[in-house]
Amino acid sequence: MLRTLAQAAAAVVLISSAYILFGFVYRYYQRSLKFLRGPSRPSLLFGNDYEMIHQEEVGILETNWFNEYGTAFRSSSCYGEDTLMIADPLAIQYVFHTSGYRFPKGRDSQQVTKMMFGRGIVWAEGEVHNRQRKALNPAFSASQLRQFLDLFQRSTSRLAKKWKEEELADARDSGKVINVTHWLPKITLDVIGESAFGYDFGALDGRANELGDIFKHMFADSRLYPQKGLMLWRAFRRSIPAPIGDFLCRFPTKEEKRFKEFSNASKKIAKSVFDTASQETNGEEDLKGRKDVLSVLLRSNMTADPKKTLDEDEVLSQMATIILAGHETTASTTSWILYELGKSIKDQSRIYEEIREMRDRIGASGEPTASDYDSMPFFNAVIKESLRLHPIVPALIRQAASDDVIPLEFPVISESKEELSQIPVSKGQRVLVSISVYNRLTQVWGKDANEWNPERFLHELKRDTTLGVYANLMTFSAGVRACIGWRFALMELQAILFGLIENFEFSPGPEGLDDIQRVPAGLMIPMKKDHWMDGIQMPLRVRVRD
Ligand code: HEM
Repeated sequence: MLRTLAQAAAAVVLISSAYILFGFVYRYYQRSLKFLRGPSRPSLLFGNDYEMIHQEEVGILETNWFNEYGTAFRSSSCYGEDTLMIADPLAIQYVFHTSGYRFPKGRDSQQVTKMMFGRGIVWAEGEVHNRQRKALNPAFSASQLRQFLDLFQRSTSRLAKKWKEEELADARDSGKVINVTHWLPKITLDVIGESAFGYDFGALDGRANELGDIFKHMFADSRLYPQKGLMLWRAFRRSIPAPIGDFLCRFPTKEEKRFKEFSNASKKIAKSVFDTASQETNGEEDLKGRKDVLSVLLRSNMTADPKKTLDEDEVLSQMATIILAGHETTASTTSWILYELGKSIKDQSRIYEEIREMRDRIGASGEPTASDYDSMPFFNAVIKESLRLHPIVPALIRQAASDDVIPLEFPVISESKEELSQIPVSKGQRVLVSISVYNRLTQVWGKDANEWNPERFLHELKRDTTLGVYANLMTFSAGVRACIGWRFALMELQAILFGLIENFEFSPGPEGLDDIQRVPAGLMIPMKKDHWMDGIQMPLRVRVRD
């Protein structure tokens, strides 16, 4: 028996090695992007992947390459595979808007998202994605979201009260350094729980919850600076036939077990919420006119219409997805807004002036409406500029579903010194879309694209190519699978920012903010240089306004 097992194991190792070697040689000679320029590969096995994934801050290396080779170039990935890197507006528009589902997500992204969320909207492709998105869309309409404004405002007031009573009780005048990333995910988690599912996580009140513990350091523990073996394993898994690669995902690595833990814990909560709601609902009639996330999911689960139905596993997967996508993202973005305002006291005062004017208009006990927020020009310019400079999803990977030709707005020079205004790609070609580089392209945003300058959003910028769902940014992605929650996020950002700046002044602590880094851990997370073990960090001096 043991001998048979050993023989089987040896056969698996032998076949895998032969497969890798064959793939390696085949890919090297069949490289489809040979005609494009790009950085030399420092390692035959890892290509440029290792240096890219292990860089200290998001996007530094890519930015240098984009500066050298233009807005589209070739880089090398593990096992000799070529990746097309793009930040060109027309190319991005083509891949995300024009092509619909012709550039699905990379296999590795899909494998990881399935581990985290199951068969939900982030994982699904094509027809399945279309059906799931149609089911969820009504819960994210502008009119539906306006109903949550009061919740966003109440939650911000609770946070402000906590800071005043707990953190700043003895330091009202001098202020105190607070790690804002400790608090912000608590408020956004409570908000997403209540708004989407009528569920109280009690995070702000410090109630112990399994999810809070899992979230803590989840991305840093599982995605930050993977070991070489893990990188090779992931690249191998994505390059073998899908059924085998997907089967291998049943044996997650140590790092991926964190994702599984999240998936199990969030689906456990989702199941209890969903079961209770199902028992309390008497058929579809009961849900008429209700468009909150839980109601639309219940309705999709009950309907017999095959174009709209979601099975129970799909429903629980959407709930797990929305819990994570709906809170960590907004919390991180808020911390980057406060970081920028902490560095620019002048801009903070300018926002505060706008807030005071609004307060004078609505009265001491009033709360701004959605259009009140939208009517504050500099306030919104600050949000846009933060989203531009700090896209928390810094890159997206896509794969051509068929042979295709990607057009370019800014032609690039090929290896043979020809000017190229389009790039032919073969089926299966990996395409990395650098959001962080596009958002800072000088051709699009002007010479000061790398600088903090909210003013740029106060003037109408003329563009040849429009992109994305908001402010011509790629931060919420674009096209058929752009962020479904972007309006929700925006309104929540507005309410939190208004409430916090009205009550507090933010500035750098004694150690300054120069050590805060934009660490590449799947999501772009703020950490302190040489203190990564402390997890996500954004320490700011917070002082109660007089
Ligand atoms: C500042 C906050 C946010 C940012 C920057 C952001 C960014 C993004 C990006 C870049 C994607 C595309 C991911 C991909 O294609 O792999 C995405 C997708 C998604 N986001 Fe957001 N997001 C934010 C807030 C939210 C919120 C508040 C929710 C829910 C309440 C949400 C729910 C989703 C969902 C469900 C998807 C998948 C959409 C699909 O594939 O059709 N996001 N988001």
